[in-house]
Amino acid sequence: MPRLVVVSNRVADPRKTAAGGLAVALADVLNNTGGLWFGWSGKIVEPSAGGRADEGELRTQQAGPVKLVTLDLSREDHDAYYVGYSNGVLWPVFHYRLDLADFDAGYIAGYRRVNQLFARKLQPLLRDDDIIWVHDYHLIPLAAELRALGCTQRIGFFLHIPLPPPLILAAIPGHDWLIRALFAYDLVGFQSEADHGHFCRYIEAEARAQNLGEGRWRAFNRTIQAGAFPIGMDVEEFNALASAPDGLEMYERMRREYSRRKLLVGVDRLDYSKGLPQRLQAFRELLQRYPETHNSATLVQIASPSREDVGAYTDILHELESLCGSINGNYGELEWMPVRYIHRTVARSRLPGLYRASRVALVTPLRDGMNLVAKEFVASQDPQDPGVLVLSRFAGAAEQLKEALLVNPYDVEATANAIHLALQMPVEERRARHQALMANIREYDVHWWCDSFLDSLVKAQAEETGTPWLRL
Ligand SMILES: O=P(O)(O)OC[C@H]1O[C@H](O[C@H]2O[C@H](CO)[C@@H](O)[C@H](O)[C@H]2O)[C@H](O)[C@@H](O)[C@@H]1O
Ligand SMILES: O=c1ccn([C@@H]2O[C@H](COP(=O)(O)OP(=O)(O)O)[C@@H](O)[C@H]2O)c(=O)[nH]1
Repeated sequence: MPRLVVVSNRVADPRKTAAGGLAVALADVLNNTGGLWFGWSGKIVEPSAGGRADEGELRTQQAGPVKLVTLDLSREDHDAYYVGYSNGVLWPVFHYRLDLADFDAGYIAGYRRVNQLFARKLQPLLRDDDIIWVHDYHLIPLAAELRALGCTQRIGFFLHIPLPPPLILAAIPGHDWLIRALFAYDLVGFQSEADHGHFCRYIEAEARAQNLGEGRWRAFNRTIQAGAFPIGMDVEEFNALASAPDGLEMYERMRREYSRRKLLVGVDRLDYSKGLPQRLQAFRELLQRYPETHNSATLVQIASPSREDVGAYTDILHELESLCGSINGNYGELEWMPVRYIHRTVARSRLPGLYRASRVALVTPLRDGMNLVAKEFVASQDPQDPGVLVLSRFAGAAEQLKEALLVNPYDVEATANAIHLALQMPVEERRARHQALMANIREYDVHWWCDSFLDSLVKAQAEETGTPWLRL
């Protein structure tokens, strides 16, 4: 059996819980398959007086069936690769936010340097028959760097975030270099058919790629396979969390506390892509339009701290604090606060109880690769008395979860009306929608995601095996 080698910027101990869908999903996958997980340790090393930082030293740890191998980054590399290029250029542009992109020409060198460092450190650890699965926008050129070092293993890439239409992508200086780097992989996977469609249009128009049919493309002297592989959740693992003491305790506590009120819930990293200000505006509109919601609806919004060293994230924090304050100030009463805003990461073990006690989940990103919270909320519900998912049509999850109440998060009034509909929805309709959603979540779970991606990767035959990769 070939060994699975997963490479991602963020690495988490699969025996512990983490915030962020990528770490959660990969931990689920690797707990099942075993293998090696390689990435950044999350630590930054400062240079010693006058010298260079001691980056790149590998740390190895066995975590159940998974060998974790991580390396530290120097401050300079971290700032250019993670804060600068990954989260200051690629993240905003891929989420359609050209206005927030910081096209500082210096970032790309750090991005390349760290990808080269990853390749140099990983290559000696590899076996000839390994299957290598690289994740996300931080590591787009990794396969090209590995190929340049002579690696001939099968390498797949999965993009966890959206891929925008060609003309938005083309705004990135060096976009052609970036997309060319994807041709060093054997398989390139996206979250949705929409993202996959954007990729096909881009490579046809900008790279003159030849469409060989059945998802195969030829350009830059290479043949690759591309397709949509929507990520799923581990339903069984989540159910086990729900019935563990932490999960049950949370459920009972929330039910007791909100026995007289309907609970609405939002769980997100504090990220401008998640549409949090628009969501709070919609909630304020609900209170304004439907006075019967006063004293009877409470929104618990968890916003877990994220990427606080990127400027745009500080702005959103202030905007959100001020919105919550003004809603509570204007509508709150001595015995009722409309919004409970929690700027902290809540342990994953407590989320199923919180979801189950809630009548409505607000998952209203302006853009999102997938959004696993939407799936987790549905999976946590009591099938006899389930809550309602209000879901942005711009989340990858909306391609699959069609029985949710789909909204345009930019349309604050329509979103407020949808929330009202959700609060009023009769139990028969809630059950029917939940049943259909649950069938989809079960069928396309994290095991389906992993198996279908890896099956396609194994089948993706690089036609011209042995052709040298032309350096970037
Ligand atoms: O690692 P961070 O910078 O702290 O950020 C956390 C993760 O955020 C993004 O998650 C995405 O992946 C999810 C699972 O596929 C998906 O549901 C969600 O829509 C995406 O936003 C990011 O892509 C990861 O690399 C980060 O680790
Ligand atoms: O306080 C929090 C916030 C989020 N999460 C988890 O982090 C993941 C978020 O993934 P999602 O795909 O929704 O968005 P991302 O943060 O990856 O963009 C989900 O599994 C959540 O359960 C968590 O455990 N605690």
